[in-house]
Amino acid sequence: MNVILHLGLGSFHRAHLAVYLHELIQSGDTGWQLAGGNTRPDMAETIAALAAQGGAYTLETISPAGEHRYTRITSIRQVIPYTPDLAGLIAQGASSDTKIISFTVTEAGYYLDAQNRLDLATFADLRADLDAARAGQPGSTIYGALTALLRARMKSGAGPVTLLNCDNLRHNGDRSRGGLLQFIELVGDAALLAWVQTNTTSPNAMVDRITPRPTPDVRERVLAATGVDDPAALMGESFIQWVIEDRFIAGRPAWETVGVEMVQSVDAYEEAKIRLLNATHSCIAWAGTLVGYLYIHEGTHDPAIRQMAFDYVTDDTIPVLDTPEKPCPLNLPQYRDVVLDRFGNPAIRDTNQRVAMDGFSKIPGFIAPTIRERLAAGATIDSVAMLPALFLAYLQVWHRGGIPYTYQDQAMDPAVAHAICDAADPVAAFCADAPLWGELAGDARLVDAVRRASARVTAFVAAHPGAGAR
Ligand SMILES: NC(=O)c1ccc[n+]([C@@H]2O[C@H](COP(=O)([O-])OP(=O)(O)OC[C@H]3O[C@@H](n4cnc5c(N)ncnc54)[C@H](O)[C@@H]3O)[C@@H](O)[C@H]2O)c1
Ligand SMILES: OC[C@@H](O)C(O)[C@H](O)CO
Repeated sequence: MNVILHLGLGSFHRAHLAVYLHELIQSGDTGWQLAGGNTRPDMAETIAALAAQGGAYTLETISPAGEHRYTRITSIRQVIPYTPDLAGLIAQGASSDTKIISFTVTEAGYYLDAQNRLDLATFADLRADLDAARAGQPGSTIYGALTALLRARMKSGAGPVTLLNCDNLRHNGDRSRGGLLQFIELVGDAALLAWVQTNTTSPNAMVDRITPRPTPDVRERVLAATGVDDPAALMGESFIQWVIEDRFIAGRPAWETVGVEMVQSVDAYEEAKIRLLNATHSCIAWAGTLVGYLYIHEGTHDPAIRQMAFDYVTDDTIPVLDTPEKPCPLNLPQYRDVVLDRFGNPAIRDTNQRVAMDGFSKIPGFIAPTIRERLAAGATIDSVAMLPALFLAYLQVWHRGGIPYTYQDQAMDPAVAHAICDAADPVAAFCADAPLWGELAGDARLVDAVRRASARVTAFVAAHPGAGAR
């Protein structure tokens, strides 16, 4: 039996990779199965519920037309409980059955700066993992965990393995591989470094399916529809897409038979996804929160917010992704319209809280590249500048304690964020922040555009009925 070991048993993995593998198994191709667990002690209740159900759970999907479907997903055959020494994950990673180690640890879980270097100065958990790895111990970050797993695998002689990143990260395979190799180099384990370089591959992949955080009513609907009371039930949109570069060093499931697109280069797909979907999603979440909406579909149906999202994509993003020198193979206007339709599906009830999170990773990852490329082309950035201006306004509300939910941001240093908001000129302080902007930090063209956009954001908030109360 071939095993895919997945690190990060969050909602998305269970609505995406696990579903494609489930479909393959259902089609009669039973050569692969999943094992998985978390590298941190979170989601304890869900993990325990999954373990109690032998890894099975019910997925509810909802189409734009409102059609509900319920599927018992059974491709996860082993749920590995969290222990600080990661013993279960390491044992599975060192097994010759394991041919792929996949992971979803969020955009903020890679700790890379604008130059793709590990940002040790900012992230204490990365420094702690480095110390642990030097002492031969595993850690909780993806790098600390993979180093421990791959060290054990090298020793066990279990052979090559593919490292498959399933997070929304540009060049996700290449960049997480770069981070891992730097990490092992800093640990000073030359033998492991050489082994990983020769015995692993890291395909880039674009992943897509909106998967909200499961709420209690999902479990209730699943019970009503199937008769099964499933504490690990979850919900996602009916849309699903996965595009992967076909570079698997130790074999792979025949995923192409269940709709996965295996390609040479994922570049065009990931740029479209990150800029037209993820950045636009954040825009709608930040803007919606500012005027009192809780859900993504509410902001998507608000004409002013929809227009901001539409203009960002149309004016500033499509022109840098589809140029005469490098025509985009995808129909980007159509992609934009499909994305806005998906966001507008009221049955999904995806929260602004989930999508607004991690702005300090999403500005550099999803938004700054468009600003950089527009400026390099001598073009205006007024439409894209609305996104950082919305995030700054959002941050100012957070600073005053006015966000109606907990704002989660792994890459944010709260002291830095409060200082930006307290500055005499918050726009200048925000645009000078190097982790957000890299070499663009302090650029006068950025500051001017965000200042103009901030005035438009103020007018947008003021124009919304009831906004003054927030
Ligand atoms: N939910 C979606 O709609 C969706 C769609 C496409 C891609 N994704 C990708 O999947 C990621 C996870 O989304 P989710 O909905 O499963 O979230 P989730 O909160 O359900 O799960 C997050 C997972 O990441 C792990 N994790 C978080 N921070 C970590 C860190 N610093 N180091 C190690 N592990 C860490 C957690 O243990 C957990 O397993 C997203 O950030 C995104 O990159 C999500
Ligand atoms: O933009 C937020 C993401 O989690 C999004 O839901 C996902 O990337 C859709 O595939």
